[in-house]
Amino acid sequence: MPELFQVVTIAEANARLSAHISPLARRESLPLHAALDRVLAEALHSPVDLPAFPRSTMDGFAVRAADTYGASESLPAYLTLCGEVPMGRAPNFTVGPGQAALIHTGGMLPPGSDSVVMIEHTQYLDATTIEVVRPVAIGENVIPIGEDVKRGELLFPRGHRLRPQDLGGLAGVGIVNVPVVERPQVAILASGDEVVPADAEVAPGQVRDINSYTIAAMVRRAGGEPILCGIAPDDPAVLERMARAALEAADMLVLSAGSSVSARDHTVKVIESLGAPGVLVHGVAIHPGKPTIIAAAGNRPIFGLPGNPVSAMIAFGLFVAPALRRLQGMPDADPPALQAVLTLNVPSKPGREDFVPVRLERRDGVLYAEPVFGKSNLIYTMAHADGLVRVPLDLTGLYAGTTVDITLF
Ligand SMILES: Nc1nc2c(c(=O)[nH]1)N[C@H]1C(S)=C(S)[C@@H](COP(=O)(O)OP(=O)(O)OC[C@H]3O[C@@H](n4cnc5c(N)ncnc54)[C@H](O)[C@@H]3O)O[C@H]1N2
Ligand code: MOO
Repeated sequence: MPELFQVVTIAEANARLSAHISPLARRESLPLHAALDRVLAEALHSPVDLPAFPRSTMDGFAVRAADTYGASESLPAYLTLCGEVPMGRAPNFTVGPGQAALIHTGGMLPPGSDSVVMIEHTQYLDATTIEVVRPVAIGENVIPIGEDVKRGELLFPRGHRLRPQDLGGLAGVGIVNVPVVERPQVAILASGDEVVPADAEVAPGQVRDINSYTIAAMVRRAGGEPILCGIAPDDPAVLERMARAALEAADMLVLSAGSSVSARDHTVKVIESLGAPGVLVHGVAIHPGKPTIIAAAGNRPIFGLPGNPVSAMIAFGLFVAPALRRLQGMPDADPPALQAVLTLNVPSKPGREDFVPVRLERRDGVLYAEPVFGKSNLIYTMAHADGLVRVPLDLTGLYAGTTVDITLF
């Protein structure tokens, strides 16, 4: 039987493409509130020390630690009150030897003091004198200047994707507008005479367009901006015209279906016609997703994802998502994963990597992964799953009871 695809490994497929991808130069400045999940276009350094002043971490009294050494319940240290630290202002007094100042959590340590005694370890003897019943060390219950981050320190490198804690960290040092990479524009073109828009009535033999929705959503998750270009018929001239127009306005083109080997599969030829270097990969040693096409026209990546919705999603995660990272100047990284115990055997053929959707369930404190088997056309095998288990190239399967890595959706 003729081998219709020259399959390559996942790593080889990504390596062939990466030679043709460079980070996009377009950038924009965004206010913090609009910058979640966006990727920094340049490294950011702190313009200030955080905190900018020494702060108390407790409600209590600012003291000189040496005045409390040896203090105990039976032999307290007696200190004279010299003031109360106002919140949000610098205290206008100094703590001298034998003195203490009332301070609140977050208050600025007055000059002269070097530590804070918790209120629980003191009591008032009279209106101006306190007893301290436990010693404190220098710096105890205090956040010194710059402990969180120092002026000039690298906050985040270029290519870092901003998370909620990062936005808070930037707000903390007064950076309220950030330079980010513009979202890559990703044209999505579905194809197939039988594929109709999701809001259409389906005649016998027709199916609703699932892939435009899953692919657009995955593009968005990966930091791109989807441009939906509709559904092309199985007519090479029309497909080529639509693909050319789609690519013109985009940084990347993702085609759905027509990747296989039947007479109506025109995607490879159409992609070849879009420009050099053309098709770099047709066929990857994976299941599902084997007929995947990876190509480039100039520095714009082009993907021909298999029409089966599960195959398209899995190929997207393996090839399109990493390409979107590189276009945004992000470092390569594995998707988030965790370990779980397989509940059923997962068979596989050696010589290809298999990906099987799994549902996660915790029982008696143990996390189990239950395979959701089904053909690669069945979108609900993905909808009912939480992640994917991978069977490596050289194995004939995984046994129930094995602890495996699950890549999370
Ligand atoms: N003789 C062989 N036939 C097939 C092979 C093979 O190696 N030899 N590979 C199979 C595998 S694996 C896959 S995956 C598919 C890939 O096919 P295509 O990329 O050419 O896609 P189509 O044939 O057009 O569609 C496959 C399937 O998916 C449905 N589809 C297509 N687009 C959409 C959409 N936007 N939304 C929902 N569903 C869609 C389509 O109706 C088909 O049922 O080839 C196998 N065949
Ligand atoms: O490999 Mo296909 O991509 O089974 O669905």
